[in-house]
Amino acid sequence: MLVHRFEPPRQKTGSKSKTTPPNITVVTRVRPISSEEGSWGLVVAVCSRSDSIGAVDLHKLRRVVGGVPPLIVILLISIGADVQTKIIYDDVVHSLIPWAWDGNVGTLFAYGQKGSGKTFTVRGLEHLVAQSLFDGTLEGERNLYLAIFELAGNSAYDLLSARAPFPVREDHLGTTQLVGIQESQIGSTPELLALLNTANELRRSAHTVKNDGSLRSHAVCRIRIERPSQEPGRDGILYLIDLAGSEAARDVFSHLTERMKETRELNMSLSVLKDYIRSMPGIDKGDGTAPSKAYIPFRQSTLTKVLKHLFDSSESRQCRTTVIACINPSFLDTGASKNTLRYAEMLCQSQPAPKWEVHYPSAHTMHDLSYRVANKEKQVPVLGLLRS
Ligand SMILES: Nc1ncnc2c1ncn2[C@@H]1O[C@H](COP(=O)(O)OP(=O)(O)OP(=O)(O)O)[C@@H](O)[C@H]1O
Repeated sequence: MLVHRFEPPRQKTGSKSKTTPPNITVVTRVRPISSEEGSWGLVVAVCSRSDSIGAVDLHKLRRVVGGVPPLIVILLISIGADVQTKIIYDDVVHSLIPWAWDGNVGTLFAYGQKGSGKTFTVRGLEHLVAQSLFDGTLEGERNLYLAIFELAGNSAYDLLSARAPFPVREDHLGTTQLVGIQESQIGSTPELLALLNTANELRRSAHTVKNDGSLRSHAVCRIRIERPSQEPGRDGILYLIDLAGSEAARDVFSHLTERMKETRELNMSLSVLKDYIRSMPGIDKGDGTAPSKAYIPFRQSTLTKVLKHLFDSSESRQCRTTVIACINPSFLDTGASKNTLRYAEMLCQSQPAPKWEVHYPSAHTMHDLSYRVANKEKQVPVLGLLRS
């Protein structure tokens, strides 16, 4: 009812017209709460509406002066929860494969707070990509090469070469080069999956020593698709990226200097990526005006150096990007979930109207509606929450 009553704000007069939208598709995915989390008393605070395309309720606890029970602030946003990885793949990832096969750059990245399901999603998608690449439906002769690496802070490690560190540099043409990285030629789905498994095991074992088991590095799987009939340098590239979870310093389990430095570098790389995306043509700053051409220090972070092609107007190959914003539905994570949705909101201002239920719809719905509901001071007691 609230969705239907809501009128999106009018475009501000005098706002600059947008330039060509970038080729970005954004979807959000709310993971289910696990039975273990349920047994700890963590209740679901973010859930999608089965009767509404792309709408989700985000319940936020607020303490009110005077002993009034906590409020639920309801935000209406996008999303479909419990969507199977295969459905996400068919709708927004599969198209990247013929795109890269034809000599373009396809990039998928999963973004979200720690524990929101990024690795789960990317691993599932990697399996489906591995099957599609060798199912015989793609035409033409191609040679496929796989590189898997990890970006932790400002260091890069080759996961196909026993986690050997390697430098990320720019050549004289401004192209990012992964110096000395190992590329393995792949000829079948099992071969590709075996290499992915080895790399993921290596990544996980390198991080288990670091207390809470969260992966604090960005994992990049790069599949280079060489077309023997074409001149060198015209290869298609497919990137599958599992970004590290964003985290606030107060949430960091250990406050050792090394650990805090790691968190700072991680947040910095995510923030530079965000600034970078914001500066792209077609991305709205949120007030209806086109972005100013601000200088973005992409060299400050290895992540943005590696992803430079996405934002570089001199890049001759066309780029298409799919972003999956992952959400942990627990009520303890609503603040982080809201940030993730805002990030998705910023990105999807450039995409056409939602096509299906996991797409993120109107950019303004979340803020305005939450504001209205909050202003009405609608109080909805949450049974059971205080006990937990
Ligand atoms: N769609 C899903 N369905 C079922 N379980 C899921 C789903 N998404 C995530 N999970 C489970 O939730 C937990 C956290 O997921 P995952 O490790 O992928 O999160 P993450 O965002 O990569 O975390 P981090 O950034 O801390 O490494 C895992 O136990 C995973 O199996």
